Amino acid sequence: MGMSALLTAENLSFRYGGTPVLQDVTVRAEAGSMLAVTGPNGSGKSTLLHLLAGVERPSAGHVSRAPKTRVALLPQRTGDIDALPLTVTECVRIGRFTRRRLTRTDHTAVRLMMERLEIAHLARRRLRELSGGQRQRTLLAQTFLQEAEVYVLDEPTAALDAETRRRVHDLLIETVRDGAAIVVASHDNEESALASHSLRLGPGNGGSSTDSPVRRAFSR
Ligand SMILES: Nc1ncnc2c1ncn2[C@@H]1O[C@H](COP(=O)(O)OP(=O)(O)OP(=O)(O)O)[C@@H](O)[C@H]1O
Repeated sequence: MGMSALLTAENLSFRYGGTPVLQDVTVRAEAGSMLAVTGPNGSGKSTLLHLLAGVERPSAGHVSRAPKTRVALLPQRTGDIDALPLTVTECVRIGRFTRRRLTRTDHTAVRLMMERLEIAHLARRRLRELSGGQRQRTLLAQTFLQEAEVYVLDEPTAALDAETRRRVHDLLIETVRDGAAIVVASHDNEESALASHSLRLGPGNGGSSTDSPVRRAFSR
């Protein structure tokens, strides 16, 4: 009895110019599951997540989604958005961007998520006036409001204090329980231990084009 794969990536390879970053990586994101992507700096975690979310195209292999599957991406770096004159609330509301007009329910969801991630008091602040952790909370709120089937999260708690990290971990657990799939890149062992599966990417090629990354997929 197989679980339903919301997102399938088969035999993905990716190179920047001549440098291979990923070779022959296969990933399935199943409903109600969480996949942790681990590996050292430069091993290709962000690259893999970008391929899964469709913001980059693989050099070989392909990514497919089940019908009506929405993918929400929390990128590790989002410098551009800070240049916009957005307040915290406006940024969080973007999570409901697919709505033509926000309903009372949407506004309530925005408010509750802001309370949950403790950014309600920052509602009118501009993004560029936030600390790193406050900014990360804002982007997490925006991401989790998307009601996606698949959440692709790049080091979601790296900038967070211990208490907020716990809150986000609770959110991850709830999201999986609600039937979504999560793919999370992380250096935090506690975080990857929440996952039902993990994929370890090998040491990066670090500018050399000789070795291909070692991959190891296993279930806990
Ligand atoms: N735009 C780019 N052009 C060329 N090379 C790049 C580019 N972006 C990333 N790379 C290289 O691709 C490799 C994989 O980078 P990636 O960001 O996917 O690693 P990562 O595992 O997410 O690292 P970290 O743990 O540091 O976040 C690295 O060697 C990196 O230097």
